[in-house]
Amino acid sequence: MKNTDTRAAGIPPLPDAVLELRDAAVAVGGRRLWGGVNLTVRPGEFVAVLGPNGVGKSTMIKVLLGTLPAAAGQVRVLGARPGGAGDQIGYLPQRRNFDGSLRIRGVDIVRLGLDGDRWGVPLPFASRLSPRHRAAETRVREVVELVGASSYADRPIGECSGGEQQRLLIAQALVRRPRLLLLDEPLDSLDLPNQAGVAALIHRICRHEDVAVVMVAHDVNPILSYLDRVVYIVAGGAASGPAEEVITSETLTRLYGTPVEVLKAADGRLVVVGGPEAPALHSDRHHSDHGHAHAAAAASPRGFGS
Ligand SMILES: Nc1ncnc2c1ncn2[C@@H]1O[C@H](COP(=O)(O)OP(=O)(O)OP(=O)(O)O)[C@@H](O)[C@H]1O
Repeated sequence: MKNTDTRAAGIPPLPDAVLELRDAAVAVGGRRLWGGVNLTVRPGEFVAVLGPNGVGKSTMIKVLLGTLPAAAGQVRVLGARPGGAGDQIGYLPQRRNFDGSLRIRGVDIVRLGLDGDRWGVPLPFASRLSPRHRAAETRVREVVELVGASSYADRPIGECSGGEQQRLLIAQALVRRPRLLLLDEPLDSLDLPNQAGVAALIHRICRHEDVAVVMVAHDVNPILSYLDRVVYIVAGGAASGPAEEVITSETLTRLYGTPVEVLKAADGRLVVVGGPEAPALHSDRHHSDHGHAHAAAAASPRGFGS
């Protein structure tokens, strides 16, 4: 297992690290999904978790949230054990579509990120005038503006486009000023211009708000130019480090244990060529262009070149 991250296991904890994984492994239902993951993430860094369907990318998010214990190694999140820093973590789960008839406004969806735990109890009129409530309103408007959603945030969420909904959900995850943002395939189901827009937004949030972002992705290309580091998971193994060191023919061939070629298109996009892994674990949710012998099918069923 290659690990190009220079901050690997065996060195003392970093005081400013948002996230540290040292030789971490995970198992579900007694089956080991991956192991040997070493990763350090600092404030304002943007990290992608890549790999084929079913390999355990979302499961890594569960480990970071503390809902699933690591099977081996060490995991530290914001200096504590996973699950110990809940309020400082923003989480965007895999995409769920809002019903077109849903009348709740986008801005109310964002607001749920602040007080979702108290949702359903209407505030009395006096409370709505309280400084605390006004501060909350200000914060909601601020974060709506940050994600560029001001022009549609007052519309029913069901009437917003996929890209608009995704921006509002990112605002919801940001509204408590988290230090770490965990995003599970936020570009899923978006068209290419929206993928580019949301990727740029996430990068801006990283740098301007000093939030560390860990993002599960299938296609690295929309985010490639923004990434500080990637974790590339395959069945049983993983590599982490800068994208240009990990997404290479040499590293992926070693990880998959079979020849894989990484090509760079004229526009800088990466295409992974090779068919090392049967798509047995692919979920129905994803496109089914795997199973062909063409590029990227194994490394990413939708393809790094998609
Ligand atoms: N609670 C569970 N019990 C048993 N198996 C589970 C559980 N949760 C996930 N799995 C299995 O673990 C594997 C990894 O799932 P995970 O959702 O992390 O993969 P993924 O890489 O995010 O996949 P995708 O790209 O399709 O979203 C899958 O085979 C899944 O069926």
